[in-house]
Amino acid sequence: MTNPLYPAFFRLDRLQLLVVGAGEVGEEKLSFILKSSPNARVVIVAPWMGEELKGLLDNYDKQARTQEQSPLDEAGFGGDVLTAARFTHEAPAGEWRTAAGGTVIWYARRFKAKDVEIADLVIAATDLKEVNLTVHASAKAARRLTNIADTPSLCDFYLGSIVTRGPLKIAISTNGQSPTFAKRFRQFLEAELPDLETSNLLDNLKTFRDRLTGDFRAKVRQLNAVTNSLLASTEDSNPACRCPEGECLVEAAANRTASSTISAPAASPLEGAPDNEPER
Ligand SMILES: C[C@@]1(CC(=O)O)c2cc3[nH]c(cc4nc(cc5[nH]c(cc(n2)[C@H]1CCC(=O)O)[C@@](C)(CC(=O)O)[C@@H]5CCC(=O)O)C(CC(=O)O)=C4CCC(=O)O)c(CCC(=O)O)c3CC(=O)O
Ligand SMILES: NC(=O)C1=CN([C@@H]2O[C@H](COP(=O)(O)OP(=O)(O)OC[C@H]3O[C@@H](n4cnc5c(N)ncnc54)[C@H](O)[C@@H]3O)[C@@H](O)[C@H]2O)C=CC1
Repeated sequence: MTNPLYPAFFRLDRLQLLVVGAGEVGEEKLSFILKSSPNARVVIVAPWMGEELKGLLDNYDKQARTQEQSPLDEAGFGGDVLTAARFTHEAPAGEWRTAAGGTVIWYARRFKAKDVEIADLVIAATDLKEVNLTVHASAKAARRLTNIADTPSLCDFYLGSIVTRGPLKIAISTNGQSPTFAKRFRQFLEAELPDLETSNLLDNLKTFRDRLTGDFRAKVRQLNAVTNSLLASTEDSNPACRCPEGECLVEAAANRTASSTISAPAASPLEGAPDNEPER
């Protein structure tokens, strides 16, 4: 079977999401969306909302009220928070904020075709096939990107399992074949990638990258050289070697990169490094 899916990483603070349905599946989809993108702007349309989803949104809102609203750091976006879209002539049944600047607004009623107009991305997660099909027809007529949770063949995009480690974001899809495998593989990667060390490694690499001077090719060469050890450690198939001296792979790499970062002179830190072609 071929797998022509093309992954992309959306900025949900800049796009407006419409979720139709707020039961079990709506909760599952929104919990992962907000976990990964707590700055998302979401409108929900559903006659009723499940207690679990309400609880989740209440928790986000409570945090937003108790924590200082922190515009996210430079890589986490912040600053120009866009206003959440809403149906201006209707009173929402609920409205929640997140500490990261996200907004979720719920309208307690059935879906109407015009609802898709406020959205860039539309997710249909009701338990009624005919409603999901109506959402699909309306969204596609308006050329919105559409996910119909119970009908993969109608999806413009699939939601994936997501691993976040600081600036690193890994999205996993099985081309719709086994969401459970995607979930298990996420859990495997989460266990393999220690949060702090992975974040440190990437922060160190950014510092190193910011310090590089010279032309593009020279920068690529130096970055390839300093990250070479990451691959070198995985080349040995003996699992014991993936954790040299009791450290895990990423932890060891983070330490090595930290020392390179500190010792790297501004101009050419790795003279004599292999003159690799840029790896794209
Ligand atoms: C096509 C897709 C469309 C979409 O939803 O975007 C889709 C479709 C369907 N899922 C179904 C079932 C389940 N989905 C999950 C879980 C997840 N499903 C997710 C994504 C996707 N699910 C997209 C493809 C992703 C890919 O390419 O791999 C994840 C990754 C992301 C997310 O939901 O945010 C999230 C894991 C998040 C995590 O934990 O990390 C579980 C497991 C569980 O809940 O524990 C089950 C039950 C067990 C099972 O069936 O495997 C059914 C049958 C419904 C029925 O039988 O009635 C359909 C419809 C069909 O297949 O026809
Ligand atoms: N993609 C996935 O990951 C999965 C998909 N599914 C499929 O998703 C479907 C949804 O199931 P559940 O969430 O468990 O149902 P549910 O009964 O828990 O929730 C249904 C939701 O749809 C809303 N709804 C009903 N009519 C509506 C209308 N006219 N307009 C707007 N909202 C409306 C209800 O208010 C409720 O919020 C099922 O068909 C199931 O096969 C199930 C599991 C996983």
